[in-house]
Amino acid sequence: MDDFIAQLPKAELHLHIEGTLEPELAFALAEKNKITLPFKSVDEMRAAYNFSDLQSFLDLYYASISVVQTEEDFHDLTLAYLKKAASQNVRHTEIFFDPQSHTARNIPMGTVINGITAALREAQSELGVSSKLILSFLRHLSEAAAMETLQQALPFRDQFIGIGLDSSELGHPPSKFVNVFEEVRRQGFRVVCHAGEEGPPEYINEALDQLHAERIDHGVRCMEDAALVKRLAEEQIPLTVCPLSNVRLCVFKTMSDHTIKQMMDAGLLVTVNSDDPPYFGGYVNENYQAIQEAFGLTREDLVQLARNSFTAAFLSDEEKQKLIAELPEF
Ligand code: HPA
Ligand SMILES: [Zn+2]
Repeated sequence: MDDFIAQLPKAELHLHIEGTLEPELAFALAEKNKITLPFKSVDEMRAAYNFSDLQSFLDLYYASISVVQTEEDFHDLTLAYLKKAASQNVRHTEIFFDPQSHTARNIPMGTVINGITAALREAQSELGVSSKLILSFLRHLSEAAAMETLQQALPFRDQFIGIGLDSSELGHPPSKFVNVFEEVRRQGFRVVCHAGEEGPPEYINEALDQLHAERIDHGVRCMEDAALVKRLAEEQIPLTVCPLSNVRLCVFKTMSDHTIKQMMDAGLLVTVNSDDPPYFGGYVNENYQAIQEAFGLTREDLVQLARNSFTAAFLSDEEKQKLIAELPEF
């Protein structure tokens, strides 16, 4: 089955570029930029990837990204992920970036966006991986800070297609950002939102009703609200689920406790993604493998998940159909 998963064409729709920093690259950049990491070695850094909840991960994620500083660093970080994605037969990827974690360190918006998009263009021409970029606001910061970030990003508006919301979910509901997302939509960007990872089903409803999110990132806690499940199924709202992330951040105790199979059986438009791969122990194929083993998924199930990943992408119907046509038939 691992070979079948490996050769399956797929899209990855929930991936934080800052969360793709492998310890080896972190140490190389730390040395180049003369920054001291709070770890003595790559092994010691990897051993620290032991989390009790979302916040315990975010603390390390924000601290580690301090080594990424120049446009070239952002390019190298992004290209390293895209090479890995290409090796796993990812044909299309939609990548989040967190500009506020960089502008807070006095790194200009242009350095971040130009570095990332240079790598995206390279991957399109040299690796055959297409991609879109999605700016994410940090929800633990204020709505005014999100609005300022949007203004700083507008000169680069041709380089990203959508806007999302990530970081500490509990206590920071989507409703906190109603005004800025109104402006986001007025400016013509696509809207996504992390909701129902640690937060309650109500946050998913808020993301849909108040922010007009077109996709929900994670969304696993929808299963606690039957009316919401019915709505998500009827409206075929895509959910970008990240199984290894959910287990490593203790949303579910073990993979067998994950509700992804129940979500699929409920007719939800579920996709499989890696979120922050080195931190959570696997890229997209390892996520497919983990749920295949836990739930005995069939080849047909796996093809359905890959098909969903193309259906849920921000691509034209024609582009989607072309990718879907590459899937094995049943
Ligand atoms: O899964 C996540 N949830 C919230 N914020 C994040 N920032 C990186 N990954 C995540
Ligand atoms: Zn995420």
